[in-house]
Amino acid sequence: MKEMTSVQMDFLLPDTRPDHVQLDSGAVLLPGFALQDAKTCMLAIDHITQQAPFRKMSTPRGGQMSVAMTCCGTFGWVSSSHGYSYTKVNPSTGLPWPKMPAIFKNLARKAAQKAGFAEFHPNTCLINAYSPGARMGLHQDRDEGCIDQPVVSLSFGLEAIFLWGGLKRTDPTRPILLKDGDALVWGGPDRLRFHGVKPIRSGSHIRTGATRFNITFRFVIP
Ligand SMILES: O=C(O)CCC(=O)C(=O)O
Ligand SMILES: [Fe+2]
Repeated sequence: MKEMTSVQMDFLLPDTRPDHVQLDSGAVLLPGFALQDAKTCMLAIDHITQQAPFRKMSTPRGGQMSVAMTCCGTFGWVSSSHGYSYTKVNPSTGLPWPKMPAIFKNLARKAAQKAGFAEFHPNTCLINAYSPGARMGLHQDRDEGCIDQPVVSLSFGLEAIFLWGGLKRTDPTRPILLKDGDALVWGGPDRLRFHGVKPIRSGSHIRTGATRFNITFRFVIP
């Protein structure tokens, strides 16, 4: 039987969400924040992946991630059977990570500013590509060596249910719908909250097809 895939046509509808949603004292959702720059960001991803192709990395527990990843910026985040780390060189190519494009840096800094974080100097950017079914388990972003600066995340293409948890793994989670062009910023008292992404539902997006892209910016201690 032919599989049913929904075509996400909600770009035809007006987005009635407010443009600033405070989730917690240090966590803000900015619906549609990067929508106008979506096309430029997709071109930037194409350019980066020509130098640093997407790949599904191994996990320390012996599995394989369902999300395909690559990085740009001074540092890139790497997972392997040895653990998680930030590196200056991409182990898959032996080359430094591609430069962070100006459009990424500008969007990240503007989103942080809008969320109340005046000082944000990202030196690493993780690019996640989710196909339908791909997910990310609950985790904290804590490999950066400092938590003074926030995390800024931009979402494009297929929508996701993001799970926003607490400071303990067992704390309850809140589902947050992340759509094309949305920005999510968390820092300060919320910097170490657990979060994850539910399996992406199948669908086709006008700009990205059957893919959700997420671009996440952080500052890593050199
Ligand atoms: O894809 C997302 O929205 C979240 C990604 C994430 O949590 C991460 O890369 O650490
Ligand atoms: Fe994360």
